[in-house]
Amino acid sequence: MPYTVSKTELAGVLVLEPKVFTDSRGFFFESFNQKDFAAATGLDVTFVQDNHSQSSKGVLRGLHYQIEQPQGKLVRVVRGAVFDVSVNLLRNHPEFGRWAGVYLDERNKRQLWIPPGFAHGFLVLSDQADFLYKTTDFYSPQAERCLAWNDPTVGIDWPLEIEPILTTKDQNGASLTQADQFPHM
Ligand SMILES: Cc1cn([C@H]2C[C@H](O)[C@@H](COP(=O)(O)OP(=O)(O)O[C@H]3O[C@@H](C)C(=O)[C@@H](O)[C@H]3O)O2)c(=O)[nH]c1=O
Repeated sequence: MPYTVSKTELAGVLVLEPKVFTDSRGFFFESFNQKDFAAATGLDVTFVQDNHSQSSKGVLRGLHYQIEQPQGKLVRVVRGAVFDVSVNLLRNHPEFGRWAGVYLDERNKRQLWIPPGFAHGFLVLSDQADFLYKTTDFYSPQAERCLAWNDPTVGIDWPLEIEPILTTKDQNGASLTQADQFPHM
């Protein structure tokens, strides 16, 4: 199996580690293979968009989700290191409001699957980070919402050294009590 899959603290949020081939030239790995992804996760999803963001140290993006066209995301880091966080927003789910944090970096080549119905964000730990991700639905600015990165009820333990660098949108995220809730998918 080209991917090794492991669970996180949250049901449905999965870490995938690809098989990496190294030789004297460097390395090679399949960063995405639909058949292997389906076999490893048991999920039948179609990705429709690929995104790439670059951020400097201390930048925190998130926690984002879309109310319509909720997106499943397969995320990874190709340069640098981040602390990546998912928050369960599934109505009446025993894990509603709970979070999972995973370190992703260019060396471990971990990928994280975040299902639709979860808020997502990350903190950049390296000088620069290039963050790549696939999404199962299209970006919709009207549908996008932001859950506060520092909501006390969620209580994410970010590995912060200084105050994070945030957009105005991300400084004004909603509290968990105001956040939208998703039917189980
Ligand atoms: C996310 C996104 C943004 N944009 C545009 C809108 C805006 O002008 C510019 C920057 O957008 P943002 O500030 O929302 O980018 P960013 O804060 O990086 O947003 C992303 O954050 C992470 C945590 C996620 O989980 C993603 O789903 C996405 O919400 O890029 C697109 O054209 N397509 C997209 O898919």
